[in-house]
Amino acid sequence: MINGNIDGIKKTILDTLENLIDYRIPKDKILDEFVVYTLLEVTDAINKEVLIVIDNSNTVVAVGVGDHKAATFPDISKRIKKRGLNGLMSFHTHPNGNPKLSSADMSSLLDIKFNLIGAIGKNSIKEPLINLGIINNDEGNLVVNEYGPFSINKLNQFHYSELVESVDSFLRSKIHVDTLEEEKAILVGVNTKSESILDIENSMEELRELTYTAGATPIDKLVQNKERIDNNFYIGKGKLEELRIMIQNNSCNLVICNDELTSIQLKVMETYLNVKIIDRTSLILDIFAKHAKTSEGKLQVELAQLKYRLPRLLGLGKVLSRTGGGIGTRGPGEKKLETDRRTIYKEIHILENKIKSMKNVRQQQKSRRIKNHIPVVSLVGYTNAGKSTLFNLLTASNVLSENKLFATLDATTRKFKNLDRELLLSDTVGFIDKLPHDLIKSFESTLEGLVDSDMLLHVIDSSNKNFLKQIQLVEEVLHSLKCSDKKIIYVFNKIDKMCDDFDSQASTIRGIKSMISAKQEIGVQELSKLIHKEIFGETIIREIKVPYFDTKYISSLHDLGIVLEEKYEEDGIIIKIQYTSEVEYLVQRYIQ
Ligand SMILES: Nc1nc2c(ncn2[C@@H]2O[C@H](COP(=O)(O)OP(=O)(O)OP(=O)(O)O)[C@@H](O)[C@H]2O)c(=O)[nH]1
Ligand SMILES: [Mg+2]
Repeated sequence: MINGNIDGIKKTILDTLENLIDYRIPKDKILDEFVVYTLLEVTDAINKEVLIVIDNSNTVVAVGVGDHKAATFPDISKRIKKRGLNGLMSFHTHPNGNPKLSSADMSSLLDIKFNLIGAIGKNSIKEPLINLGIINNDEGNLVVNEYGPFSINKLNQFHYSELVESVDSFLRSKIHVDTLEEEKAILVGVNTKSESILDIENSMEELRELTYTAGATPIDKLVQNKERIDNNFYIGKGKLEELRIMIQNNSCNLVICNDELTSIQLKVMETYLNVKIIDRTSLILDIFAKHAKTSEGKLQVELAQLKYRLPRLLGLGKVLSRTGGGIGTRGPGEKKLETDRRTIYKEIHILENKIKSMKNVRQQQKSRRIKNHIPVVSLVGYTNAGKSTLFNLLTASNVLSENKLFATLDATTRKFKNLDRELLLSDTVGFIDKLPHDLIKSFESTLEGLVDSDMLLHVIDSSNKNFLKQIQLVEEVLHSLKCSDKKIIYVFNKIDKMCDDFDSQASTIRGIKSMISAKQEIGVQELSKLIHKEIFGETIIREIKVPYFDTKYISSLHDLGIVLEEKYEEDGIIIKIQYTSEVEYLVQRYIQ
């Protein structure tokens, strides 16, 4: 795939570029003639910058048209490391022929942390000339040193590895990395005493967790008590001034608001504070963008992001586009987020169609499953409750489980044996307070699996003192997904570190309960039995006597897998069977 805007470029040219992907440059060279001349030839033809990215095995891993912005490089952004250089080299052409690095080149080198960056131009007799940029540690400050211009031969004799290694080890020392890329945030909330489930203190605490999960550092917080959220100033004009001073005193570059903001609120705050403003929704979307793994999950997040952006294009202002990175700018797969209204409408339409066709595929899988009669059990619960940990334990698989919010975004379903009976277990996205409505809608197609579940395991984090409120919220979401009448087991997880007051709080929950620690593997056997009992009914053990002539019946008991013992007597076989009420009608025949 060629990155960037390729509209209007002839197919033959695109093919030439495409050809470069996976091309391996000889080990002892930085660049070879084939690559350089191909890039120059294409540049001449289209009069635009053309660029390639080369990995540490000297293979061309990406090709693009246009500038270097990380966001246009789906495959590259994944490789950007939190520390150190990313092990990649990038070269691009300058259509004007001058190989001198531009300030944009230098800033993308610093942003993306390539091992080195090179600009390819030409001299007066059309021979290639190449300049290199390498990050240098100048007494703690990162600067770009420029080398060249080189001919291809001279370039390949240039010893750069020591320069690169020295800056790489410097970058790995944490303090400097932090000052380079840290997003320092002030968290802002309004205490409206409204019907929100979590009180303001817990809600702000959750916002702090979300901020960490998104990769920024919460520095301080500011809460305004107010009857209603201010339509223009969110926290009110006076408080905004207080916030401005707080930002200055702490050298922060980000404000994260605890509610979803309107376009006007975003714009007013940004204009007034001149830092990036992120609201709770876009923070969650950002985390979702980072965590979506399956193609359907990615499409759903992208759709939700576009729907979020559409009414806010005015508000998502200068600072966001100026910063060109960090929270609020990431798309799933690091696709550049659109800013043009018409394109967004088009994209939304395309995405909705794609998701619909995936839904059809799932529908077919579902009907196959129904034919096979395998019961489906789904894990639901607040984010971080331990659903994936339990999923892994029950199915002995390895789904990402992390002490981060929204580690799981895509519903994962696995077949597993629960006490000798096959079941399908689904792990799902965690819920959270003020989960944006559009987001639930976007995830409906993944979550609609819940409606088809035979039973839900509502996993609860017993170590969280707010677990009752979390239960309440999960039940509200289940209700909105039309799942509240499902059979539910309340699985109180993390009993190895249950919060104070757990017993009295948990006793207020009515229903089938199970106490476990998925991490310490406590109570899991009992849970398996409970699942079995709730799905298949109580297990009954009986002895029946079947006459010898009814061999067909005997073999059908074996087929059901319920025979424990057989004793042969004169007038028949005494068979000890273990069965659940769902097959009662089949074993009725010889029960006295
Ligand atoms: N102490 C303790 N920690 C647990 C237990 N079960 C899970 N955890 C931890 O809780 C954190 C969250 O676990 P996950 O399984 O990722 O939670 P989840 O519900 O899947 O979270 P999302 O996918 O984000 O919704 C991880 O750090 C787990 O190790 C437990 O029984 N006891
Ligand atoms: Mg999970």
